[in-house]
Amino acid sequence: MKFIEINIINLYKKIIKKYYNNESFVLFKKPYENKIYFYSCSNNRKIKIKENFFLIGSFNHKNIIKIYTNEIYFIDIKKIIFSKKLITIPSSFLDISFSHLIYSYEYKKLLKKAIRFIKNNYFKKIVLSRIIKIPFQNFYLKKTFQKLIFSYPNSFISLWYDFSYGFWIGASPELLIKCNNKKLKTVALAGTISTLENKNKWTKKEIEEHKIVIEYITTFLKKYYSGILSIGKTKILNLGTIAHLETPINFSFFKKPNFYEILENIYPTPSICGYPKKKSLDFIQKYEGYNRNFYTGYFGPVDKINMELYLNLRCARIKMDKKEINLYAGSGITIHSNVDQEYLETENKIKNIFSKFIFN
Ligand SMILES: C=C(O[C@H]1C=CC=C(C(=O)O)[C@@H]1O)C(=O)O
Repeated sequence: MKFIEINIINLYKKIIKKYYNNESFVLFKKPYENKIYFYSCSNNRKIKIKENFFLIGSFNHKNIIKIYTNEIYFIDIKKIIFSKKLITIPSSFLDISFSHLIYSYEYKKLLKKAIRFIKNNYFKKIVLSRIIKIPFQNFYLKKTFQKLIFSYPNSFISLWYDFSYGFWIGASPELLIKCNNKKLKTVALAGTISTLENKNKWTKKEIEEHKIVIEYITTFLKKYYSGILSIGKTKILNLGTIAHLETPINFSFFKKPNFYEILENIYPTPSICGYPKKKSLDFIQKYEGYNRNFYTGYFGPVDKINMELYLNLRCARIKMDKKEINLYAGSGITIHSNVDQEYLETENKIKNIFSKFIFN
């Protein structure tokens, strides 16, 4: 596979060409790296290198997109001169006004119902979510992408387009799996606080919901695979106005596993679905009341020996034709949850990403 460095002007030319040809593409930057990669499909080319692609899966597993690429282009972000204006522009969110975060009576009712189910021992944890639709006049995808890169160096920044599903943009803090040969890396990421209100005040609730994810992942690995498990120290991941608990988990397999089989079985984890899996998934499908689509799905680059997938969180779907942005956020509900606080958590997560979106 060829890696080709290009400059930003040529990259934008390529993107525009792809878009007008209705061809899929993705731009992404991995956490803590300085490169933006560009994968794109070509409708014309008959020979596709089947081993290199960007995989995108929806939450319900029904929609799978593979962006096969014959060349991988990249740009070095150290060579991009970000405009000062972009960095210092105050949050567009302030202009858009809080009125868009419509009070959702229905969502609070759903949270209450989930807590009732937990109290009746139906499940231990469930991650519920909601969608917010915001109309726009002028939305700047390019500047927003750059702003996300600049604002969240510890996240997986992505912008992808597919003719059937439109544009999706986001800054996800959560690695699902990174597999290479006999090694697997993952994280348990769950438990959120607002850094504006509670400076490092982690309660029983966040610690509990985080523990459920660690237990789920480690039990899964030990049950199905032989190898050496190592659980790292729990850290705090800061993302602007919110912070999460994050625990790295590594596994060395004695025998090279099938990565697709791992994906199939580990997903969806209790950081986006719940525990036990089947019961929480059924509840989501029955009561959440909207289609999550690619939100809480997974995505990332795959080749012959590597699979590096992230969960699609802190993301938005941009409907260019309708001039509407769909934003998504959820939170983990446990026995210790408080309805108003869970509601506020989804609001904070939405504000956190939306505040980086650039309009007029
Ligand atoms: C489901 C989301 O977050 C998950 C990932 C990290 C922390 C979470 C939490 O604290 O609830 C969620 O499990 C979301 O951001 O929409």
